[in-house]
Amino acid sequence: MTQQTTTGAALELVDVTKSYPGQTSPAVDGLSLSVPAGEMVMFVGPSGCGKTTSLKMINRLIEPTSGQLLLDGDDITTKDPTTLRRSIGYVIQGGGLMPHMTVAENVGLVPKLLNWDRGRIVSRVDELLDLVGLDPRIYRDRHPRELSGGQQQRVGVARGLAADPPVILMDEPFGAVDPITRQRLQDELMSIQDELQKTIVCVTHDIDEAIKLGDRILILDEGARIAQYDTPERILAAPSEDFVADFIGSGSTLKQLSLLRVGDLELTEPQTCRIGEDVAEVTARVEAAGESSVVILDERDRPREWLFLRTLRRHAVVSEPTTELQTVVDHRSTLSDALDSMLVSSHGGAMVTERDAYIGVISYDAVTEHIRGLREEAA
Ligand SMILES: Nc1ncnc2c1ncn2[C@@H]1O[C@H](COP(=O)(O)OP(=O)(O)OP(=O)(O)O)[C@@H](O)[C@H]1O
Repeated sequence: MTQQTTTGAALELVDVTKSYPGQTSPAVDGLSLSVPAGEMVMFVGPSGCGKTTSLKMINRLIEPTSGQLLLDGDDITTKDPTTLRRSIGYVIQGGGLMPHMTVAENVGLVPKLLNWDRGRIVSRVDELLDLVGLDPRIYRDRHPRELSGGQQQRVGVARGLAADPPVILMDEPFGAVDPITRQRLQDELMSIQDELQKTIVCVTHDIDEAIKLGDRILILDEGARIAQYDTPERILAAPSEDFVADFIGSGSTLKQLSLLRVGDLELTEPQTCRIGEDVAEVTARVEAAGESSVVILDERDRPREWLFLRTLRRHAVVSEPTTELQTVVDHRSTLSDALDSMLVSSHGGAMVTERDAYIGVISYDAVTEHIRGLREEAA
């Protein structure tokens, strides 16, 4: 069960302006915005529109020229910037880790600055590494160069969460990793957010990422003018102006697939079998059910392979699969990500898991059927 306690704080920007020296017009011109506690807001907009400047003014990495910032009603514009930055998590592209520090030292950086005692830091670091899917026993003493890009990014997320800040700022957090890792990191962030309900402000250049992750999306134009600030559903269904429609681009039906989860569709349940079972018995069972393929599960109910009977019959007993698993999606994955996985499947579908355990398969047909429904609705 996920707990539903909001640990985030409400954030308010009131008429915030930033003029850089020598600029003819402000980079951010009077931005006012309310972010409700526990929501994830995605900042998108064309290059140079002021996304990063707006984000960095929230933790005063950039000092606003004028305007106010309120955190749960408290004016933070007058607070000591160093203290403020310790109470706001910050996650950047690539993780931004200190290369000479171990993973544990990187994650424990802010708690150490806050003078937490050693024991508390150690247990917090392990807890966070677990949360971001890195086994602390394996990773805590490694250095960043001994990690993959995706792992470094996970450590960056853990570091942002370390001191349990109410607000977390993210600047293109998954911009530096390959598409598959990116999808996985996004899914992980969503499940962490389900649990922690932080207030997250995230800059991205990827509208699909914004649709997938955001409770709300802020679409900015030049000078950080708000073109639209709304839920992804409403932005897709009713772009407020041509600029927004152009920015979302074509294919908004397909983009809606980023809003739906695999678990929202009905799954089918082909026959399953276990490693070590007698192939003749399995074949008889599958054929009796009128099917031609079977899902192989391991002793912990994890799906290991989805095989056609003709392939299964090459052995007398169901053997340990040798191929790397490609077509598994979590029930909370978006339909759009699931479609990506299905494209590499010869079964026209993907195996679905919940907490790593197999719960059924989603078929390509079910997704296309759903798209047809969305199109009819739109028409
Ligand atoms: N330190 C600076 N000095 C002067 N001008 C700056 C500075 N930083 C940013 N700018 C200008 O302010 C405007 C907004 O920049 P900002 O980085 O906030 O945009 P952005 O929307 O995040 O862009 P991108 O998507 O390309 O990262 C741009 O015109 C940029 O050239």
